[in-house]
Amino acid sequence: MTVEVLIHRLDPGLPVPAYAHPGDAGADLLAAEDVELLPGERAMVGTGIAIALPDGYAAFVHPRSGLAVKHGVTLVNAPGTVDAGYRGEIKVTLINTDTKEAFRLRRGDRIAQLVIQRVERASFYEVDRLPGSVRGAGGFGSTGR
Ligand SMILES: O=c1ccn([C@H]2C[C@H](O)[C@@H](COP(=O)(O)OP(=O)(O)OP(=O)(O)O)O2)c(=O)[nH]1
Ligand SMILES: [Mg+2]
Repeated sequence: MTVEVLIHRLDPGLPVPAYAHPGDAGADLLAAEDVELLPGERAMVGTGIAIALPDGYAAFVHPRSGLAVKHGVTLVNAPGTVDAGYRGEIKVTLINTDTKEAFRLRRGDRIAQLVIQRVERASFYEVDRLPGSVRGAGGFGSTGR
């Protein structure tokens, strides 16, 4: 099942995002600029694209596991949420968690991946007391390690 997403290239010198393999959930997002991330540094990196999603969908910017494992480079806000009504440039909030090595990325490098998903919107009904549950208020490690 595919959903049609309108895409506008703010930077026509870069290809549109693509799925690397059939069945991939994420289409790779490219860096529109050269950036050097010093150890511990973060940066908001442009992708050169803007999209229009149908109502009822959102796009989520996820890290690439290869960058995370090999270089300690991930997203500050993983996953980033792109709202259906957002028409600006999709940006990627990279952070270099490595304590020693700088990370250099070049324009055109694949820096993150965009996952398109259906999303529900809720109607919030305020009540004085919530229905009971087995978990109750236990969380944050309440089940042990
Ligand atoms: O990784 C991201 C996260 C967000 N956005 C864009 C699309 C999204 O629709 C908009 C707002 O994102 P969000 O709601 O997460 O940020 P906010 O801090 O709540 O800003 P706002 O007050 O504009 O909603 O920023 C990106 O391009 N990349
Ligand atoms: Mg917001």
